Amino acid sequence: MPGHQRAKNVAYDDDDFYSGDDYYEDEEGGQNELSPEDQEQMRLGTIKVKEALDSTISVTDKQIEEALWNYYYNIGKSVTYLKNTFGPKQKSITEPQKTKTTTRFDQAASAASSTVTEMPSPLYAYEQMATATFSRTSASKGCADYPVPLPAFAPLDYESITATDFFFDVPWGNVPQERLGTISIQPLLPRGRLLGGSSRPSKLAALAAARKRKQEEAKIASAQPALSEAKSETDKAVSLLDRLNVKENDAAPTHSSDGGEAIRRESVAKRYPLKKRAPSPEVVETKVDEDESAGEQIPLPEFPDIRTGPSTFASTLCGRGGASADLDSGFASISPFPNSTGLLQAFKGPSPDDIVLNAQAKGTKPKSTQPKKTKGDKLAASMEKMAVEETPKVKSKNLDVIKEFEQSGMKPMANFVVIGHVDHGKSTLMGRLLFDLKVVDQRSVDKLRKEAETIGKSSFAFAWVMDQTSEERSRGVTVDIATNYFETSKTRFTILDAPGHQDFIPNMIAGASQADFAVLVIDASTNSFEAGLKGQTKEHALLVRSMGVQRLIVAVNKMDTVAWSQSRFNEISTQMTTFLTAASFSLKSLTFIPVAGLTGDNVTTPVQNPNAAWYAGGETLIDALDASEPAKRNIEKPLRLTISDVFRGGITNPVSISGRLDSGSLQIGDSVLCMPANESAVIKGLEVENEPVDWVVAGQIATLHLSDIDPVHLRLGDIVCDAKKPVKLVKEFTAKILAFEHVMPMGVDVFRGRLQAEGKVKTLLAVLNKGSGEVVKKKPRIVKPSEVARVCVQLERELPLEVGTRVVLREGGATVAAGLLEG
Ligand SMILES: Nc1nc2c(ncn2[C@@H]2O[C@H](COP(=O)(O)OP(=O)(O)OP(=O)(O)O)[C@@H](O)[C@H]2O)c(=O)[nH]1
Repeated sequence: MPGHQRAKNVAYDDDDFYSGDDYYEDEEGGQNELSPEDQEQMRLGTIKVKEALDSTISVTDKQIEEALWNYYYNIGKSVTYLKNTFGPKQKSITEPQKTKTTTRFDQAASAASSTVTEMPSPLYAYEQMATATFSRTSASKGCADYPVPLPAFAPLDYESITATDFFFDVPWGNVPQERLGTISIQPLLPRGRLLGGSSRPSKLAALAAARKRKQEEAKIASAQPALSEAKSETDKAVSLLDRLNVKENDAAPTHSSDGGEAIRRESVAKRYPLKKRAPSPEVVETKVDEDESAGEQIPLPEFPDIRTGPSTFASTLCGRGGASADLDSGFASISPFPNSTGLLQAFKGPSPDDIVLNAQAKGTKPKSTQPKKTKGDKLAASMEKMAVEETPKVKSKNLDVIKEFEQSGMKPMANFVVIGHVDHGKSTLMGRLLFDLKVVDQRSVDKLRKEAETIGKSSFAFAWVMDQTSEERSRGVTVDIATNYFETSKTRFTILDAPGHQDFIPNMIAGASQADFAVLVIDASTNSFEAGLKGQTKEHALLVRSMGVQRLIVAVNKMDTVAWSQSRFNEISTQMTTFLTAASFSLKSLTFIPVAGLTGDNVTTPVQNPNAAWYAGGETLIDALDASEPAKRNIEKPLRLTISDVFRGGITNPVSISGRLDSGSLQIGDSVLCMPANESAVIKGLEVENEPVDWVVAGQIATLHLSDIDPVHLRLGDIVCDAKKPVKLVKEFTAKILAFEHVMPMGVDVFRGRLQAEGKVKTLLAVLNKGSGEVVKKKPRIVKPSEVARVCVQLERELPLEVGTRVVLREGGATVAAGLLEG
């Protein structure tokens, strides 16, 4: 900024100031391009100013013209300025204020606010300060000439002076005559100008108008683009203003395509980034119509044109004609360069997205021989075409499933759930079992061991055979039920490995609800067994019992850690037998097996450790499993399947579920009812152990591929049932329960497998004899732990329940009772 004028920044944003450079660099040229009216005003103004000026003041015509130009032909202000600047009192001021340093904002602000008239020289400085920029000319240095001299101790910093600074030496109510001025407020006039300033055309606008006129004249004369020679920045600014006034017919390109211009346009484009354009439905439509050879189609949806027309501002900016020509381009409708070729060319054709969509449409849409339809018709037609064709009816083979089952010679099947306190070695034991039975090969175990080693958990290699999610592996705990299969010469087994952690009890309940029997794993290590008793060992055992599991294999694990101590094994067996028989397991349904899952001792092969000589000839784990009586299958009862998983079984099977058939049978083509949603579905396909099958029977865990149902109606724990004999939805029931904790009329969470509903124990009906089931006490106030009782439970929402259904009552995260529904 020139030294003769300093401006104090009053914290306006940079954008608030018009770049003075753009304008004043062309000031000379600008004056030359005054309109005839301006020239006439300038001529008359010069004469009047000359008349008003003292003969002692010598100023040139150019200086007068500059003053007039600067004060918008205001004679008074121009005279005052010239007097103050060139008059005898202002000897120190040798040069007039150069208009070049007055910003456009100064002019606009001063014109719009106050005007100081006829001020003596020092007050000129105030006039400048009264402008928005608080500019201070060198004339203000003349304050040394003020009648009230500035005190020596208060030097003025002209770079940062404020109005307060300026008057700091003036006593209140005693302003020196020299500093008095008249503030006249200009009447409010319509503000149509760029910065809301004077109603007169701004200088820039005047220049623009002049430029435009000149340009039009030149156009007529030479038919050459008038602005092709406009190379300077000023010209570009002016040409931009020209375009602000582009009318509908002013569409001829007028720009040179020099590099500077292109760069500038690019920078403008950057300031107004283009939004990615959605594919144009019209374009798709045209292409498809043109393509006579198109084959079968999956039509693209056609949408009504919801784009608005260009805004008034955009129309003003670009002109409607220019914009509409390229309306589709999206950019043209907002571009300040409607006729420029560089940027617009890039948006002339279809976007890459459009090209892909068009290509897809070409390949799939047949030729249209239909007469042109209305937009509404087209939309409706497209939506119709988009509708997925109704799945063809699944044909049933009408098999006699029971007969098929009997003739199949299928091995008896058994599902067992592996339960026990956290970290007692359930997954490891099952991994070892699968490895020893060659269900899992050496390579896979080596790989798992390597992976486990990398995170310092090499001992979990066998556990990872079962724990397959990354969460389970990184945390070292089972989270959800893991399923695996193996078979012996006698039986096909399904392993349901349940989580031991108390946080995942609901998952354990879900596993238990599918089991025919259970394997309870107990860590024999010092203190671990005891810790388990206080933890989930007992709770799990009680839960499976209350869910109908009668047979229990107790695997006393980690025997290697106690050197295969017989006394430890006996201690654990004794304690657990007492507890389990108290929990209504019959003695003959309990089997205790000493094992070491990690080493594989006594899992599938008898233990070789000499310390285990006391167990010589005893059962291995696999022997005990094989000796399990397969549960009786309720094949002839109505279908009941508890959903344990809902998933997408592939492109052709968008809705699939899996779960154990508690009763009944199923074949492809059957119609089923899903409860509690009460939605029907058709069996499209069936799988058992990942192999497609035509039918399944009670006891099997199967995958059902469904059709004619929305997956939103299917949740874990829901019941798939016979459509003719569906399970009932109930809100209140009576149950025979085994109490784990004190039970009284209280709020409880009721679990039916994975299904859960809030409810309350409404009434305690009776305490029963454990063995005979006879009533011992009617209407007790409380049921003590390990007592059997009949209670009435009320639910807040309906659950699919029927006589014989197992329910678990929990409260505050702990199981308080479990039982059997009586009615
Ligand atoms: N010494 C020894 N360690 C064992 C044995 N069985 C399992 N472990 C270790 O015990 C730890 C826990 O084993 P997991 O199989 O994950 O225990 P879990 O009961 O399945 O754990 P959750 O499923 O999370 O309840 C691992 O470090 C095993 O290596 C065993 O027989 N002997």
